[in-house]
Amino acid sequence: MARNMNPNPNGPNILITGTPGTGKSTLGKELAERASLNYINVGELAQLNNYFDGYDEERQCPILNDDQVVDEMEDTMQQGGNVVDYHGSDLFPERWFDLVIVLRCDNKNLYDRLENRGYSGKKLSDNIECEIMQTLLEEARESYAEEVVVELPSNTPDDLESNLDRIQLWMENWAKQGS
Ligand SMILES: Nc1ncnc2c1ncn2[C@@H]1O[C@H](COP(=O)(O)OP(=O)(O)O)[C@@H](O)[C@H]1O
Repeated sequence: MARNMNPNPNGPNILITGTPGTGKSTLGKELAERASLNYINVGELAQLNNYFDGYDEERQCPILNDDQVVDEMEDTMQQGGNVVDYHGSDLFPERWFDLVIVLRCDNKNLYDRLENRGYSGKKLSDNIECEIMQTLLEEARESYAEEVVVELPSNTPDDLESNLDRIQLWMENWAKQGS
């Protein structure tokens, strides 16, 4: 069933989520360029505006102030045509997104990518465990309607290309809704 009978003329809002290192920024930036969408990296937006409430020593990362982030993004999201990149999905209003992509990556690939990024010890093993336990997939499934959430592999450059093709095909179909 069509979720949105009047597609936004500026395009859909697409969330790209997944464990850090799965390839969200790589896919998100490329998709935004090819499909002429606006790319929003939520981590960078929070850093730029200092939308944090202290530091989580255990996870070794700053604690995001969800309300400040959501308030900042609201107007832009209402315009449509955004690709949002974040390793979480339950902080956003469900109504924002027409499609939620959850990227998945094999352990070995993810381990190498995160090690290259300088992760080690607990931070590295926590992220690998997050992927094994499919934490971000579960979070997306709990936060959005079943038909909106799509899990895609992100291990190779071929995966990247086929993901881009699939999403662009989905966009063409989405644009025909209500016509
Ligand atoms: N489909 C893919 N195939 C091979 N390498 C990839 C793929 N997607 C991303 N990468 C690589 O994995 C690393 C992490 O990607 P990145 O987009 O920064 O992940 P995230 O935004 O999820 O943290 C980068 O070095 C990137 O080049």
